[in-house]
Amino acid sequence: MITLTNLQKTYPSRGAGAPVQALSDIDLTVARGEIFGIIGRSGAGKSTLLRTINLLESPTSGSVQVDGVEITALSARELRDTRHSIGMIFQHFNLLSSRTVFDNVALPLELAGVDKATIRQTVEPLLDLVGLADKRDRYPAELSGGQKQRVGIARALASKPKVLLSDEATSALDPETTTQILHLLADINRRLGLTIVLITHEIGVIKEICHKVAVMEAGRIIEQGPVFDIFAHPSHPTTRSFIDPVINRGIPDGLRARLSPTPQPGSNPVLRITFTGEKATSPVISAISRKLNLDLNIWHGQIDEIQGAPFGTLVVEALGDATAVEAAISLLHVNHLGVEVLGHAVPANH
Ligand SMILES: Nc1ncnc2c1ncn2[C@@H]1O[C@H](COP(=O)(O)OP(=O)(O)OP(=O)(O)O)[C@@H](O)[C@H]1O
Repeated sequence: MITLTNLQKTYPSRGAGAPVQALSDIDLTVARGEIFGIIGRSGAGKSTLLRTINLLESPTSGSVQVDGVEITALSARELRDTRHSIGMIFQHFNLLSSRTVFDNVALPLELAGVDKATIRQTVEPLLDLVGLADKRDRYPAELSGGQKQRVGIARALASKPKVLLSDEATSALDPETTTQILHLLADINRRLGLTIVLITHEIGVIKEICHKVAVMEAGRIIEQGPVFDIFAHPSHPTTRSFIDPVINRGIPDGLRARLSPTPQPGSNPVLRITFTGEKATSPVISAISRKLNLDLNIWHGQIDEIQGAPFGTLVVEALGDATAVEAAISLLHVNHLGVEVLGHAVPANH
């Protein structure tokens, strides 16, 4: 549905400042009906990237295809038409304070010259969809943040877009309202088959509703793929720093102090075992422990759920001779469990 190829964006220098390379070598494909999340810290280039998809920002070079159309090659008029098929929602909602809820949602249709009866037939079901039918004649000042974002979503859907771009749409909302808005977006994605591209700096947003994720840093995509795979096996340190707080792959500080990077007299290896999908619920680990007569002292464990699939992490100290530990590691691999040696546990009184 959306293909960005070799995209570059340089903002020209302001005054004496140097030009800013905001996007470098961006290649990204969003499939139809997918919720694709882009995460990165402030200044990573997320907004610039999102805004190239509807050409609010033109790339310095590279290609932007939406639904098979190269939009960088369109005339101003063709671009206006194409933009109707790309809705957008914003962090600060961007509602008109002098218009009621109904009239805010109706605005894009009025601007497109749609007749009143059709506007009514379009807007009313949308207000139902976002749960605001009873607020149709209220003004934005009378609404909560979550309700304002519902108006923003209904307005973005009014021109029946194929793609919805979400620019930090939940960043101004409290956690509970954030969850409600994310569930609404997921519901709209399912019901209407709408492709959604969202940017966020909150990993919880990615975990909650996205199918795919791209992680950005300094204008580049440093890692991308299905959310489950990236959460299960993050390969870049920045990705890990986003994921660790929500997946808690870590170990308690007191135990971390006992970890040495190299074996010490009397130390035991500490393994982080990750198991995904159906393996998360099968008793592979106890079977290996029995088979090899290897005691596993559990330091930390957690089972989480990402995109409806179980994902578990277990940190264990392996109390056995080196051969048994080696054999356990290969058996874990054979059983398609992730395993890494975090270090060597020095005895507590060492
Ligand atoms: N209009 C502009 N002119 C010059 N530089 C810009 C412009 N807009 C953005 N930048 C710069 O480009 C880089 C990427 O900015 P961008 O807003 O895309 O990042 P972001 O990841 O969305 O950040 P945030 O989360 O803070 O919005 C930053 O260094 C920013 O200062």
